[in-house]
Amino acid sequence: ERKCQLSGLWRNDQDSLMEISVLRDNGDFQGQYLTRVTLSEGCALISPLRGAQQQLGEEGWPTFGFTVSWDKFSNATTTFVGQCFVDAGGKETLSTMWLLREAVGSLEEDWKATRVGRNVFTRK
Ligand SMILES: CN1C(=O)N(C)[C@H]2CS[C@@H](CCCCC(=O)O)[C@H]21
Repeated sequence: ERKCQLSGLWRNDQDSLMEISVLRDNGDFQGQYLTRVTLSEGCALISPLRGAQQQLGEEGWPTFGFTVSWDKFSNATTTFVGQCFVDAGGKETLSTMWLLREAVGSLEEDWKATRVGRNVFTRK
């Protein structure tokens, strides 16, 4: 089957689960993100995600981006950008960086509102 098509279930090193359920011909996708850790030590919850994946030929390892709206339990948003890789054994890896923006109460606090990190997903 085509490697690096994002549809399916992925897990990362924070033990989050990402399910990409809809992948359209133009590379648009939608899914859900289950996080087990949160900024406020809240409980695990599922939030919607939507993004776009480059649609390359057979050989390409596509780049992608997606946004998670943590709208169930916090006024925060995370965007991920990354690329899918396949190793010699056929194992797929999503190597990403993310920006997490949490809401702050005033413009004076804006400087401390965005976190950045690296994150790797593999198939669950
Ligand atoms: C679980 N996580 C995860 O799988 N990440 C790659 C990082 C970047 S998004 C963050 C969770 C933010 C939850 C929203 C909130 O606490 O307001 C953390």
